[in-house]
Amino acid sequence: MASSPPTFSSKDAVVCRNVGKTWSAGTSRAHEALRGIDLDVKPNEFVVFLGPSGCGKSTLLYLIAGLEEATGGSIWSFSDKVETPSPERSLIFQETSLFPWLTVWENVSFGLSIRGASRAERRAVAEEALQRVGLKAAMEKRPDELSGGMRQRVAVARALAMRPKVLLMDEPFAALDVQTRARMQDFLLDVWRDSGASVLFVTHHIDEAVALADRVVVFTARPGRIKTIVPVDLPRPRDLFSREAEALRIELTDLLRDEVDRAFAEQEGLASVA
Ligand SMILES: Nc1ncnc2c1ncn2[C@@H]1O[C@H](COP(=O)(O)OP(=O)(O)OP(=O)(O)O)[C@@H](O)[C@H]1O
Repeated sequence: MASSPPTFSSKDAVVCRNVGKTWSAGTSRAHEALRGIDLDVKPNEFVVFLGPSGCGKSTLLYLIAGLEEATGGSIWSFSDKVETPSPERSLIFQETSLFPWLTVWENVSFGLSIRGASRAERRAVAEEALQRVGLKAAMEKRPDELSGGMRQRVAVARALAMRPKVLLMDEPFAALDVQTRARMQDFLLDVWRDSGASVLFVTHHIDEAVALADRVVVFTARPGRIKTIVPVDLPRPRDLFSREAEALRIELTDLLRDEVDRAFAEQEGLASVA
């Protein structure tokens, strides 16, 4: 679908207008996860979602991916209304699910086989994607021969093989140790620059937001609303020990503190009712 409302540029990678999501599961009470989300993401922008646990960050990614349907408002991507998943919007999770019986390159090119590409085409695309994540030498290996960090790089290569315009990343490095996570952040910044894609990245870690973001979207406690959007004016490559980086960490910590307290209070209330 190519129609676009006049309120935003058709070049915007993602546009959310008054987006809400209320979960209703069976007979249990309706559960409002997100309310009134307005967000515009530019092509090749790196946007980080930061907020307390349960504020709807993952939910918003799934809505933008087209895996779940918003119950209010609408979402657009490059002037297409988001209604279903699209290879233009790839989602990467915390725990990579690679097929253990396929080689690395077969995993990377799996989405292309669904599109009907030949084996030779798939192999060529996988080789290029693996080259970009520095894992060409591991093409013929099986996933269980790789470390956790390498498996996440394969997941990124698999996403890149579909040539997405938007990469949606849900705490992709949360399961990795601190040193590997720092390496993966540098790696992701290189891939992001080369690919031209926009990245929407969910994290709990303020340090990760400071390292990666062009803008940080700070969410309120549930129902998640956008509390504020903080532009990050630090030059790249970033000196994460600079006074400016430290000032940003303090600003983000202050913004989050009340929301984390509210989220805790709510979770304690729910626990005492249960
Ligand atoms: N499939 C679902 N069905 C019902 N409720 C859901 C579903 N997925 C999420 N929720 C609820 O929606 C709210 C937001 O969840 P979500 O996972 O999006 O938050 P989050 O900010 O990503 O949390 P975290 O940081 O802990 O991962 C939570 O209260 C959660 O229980």
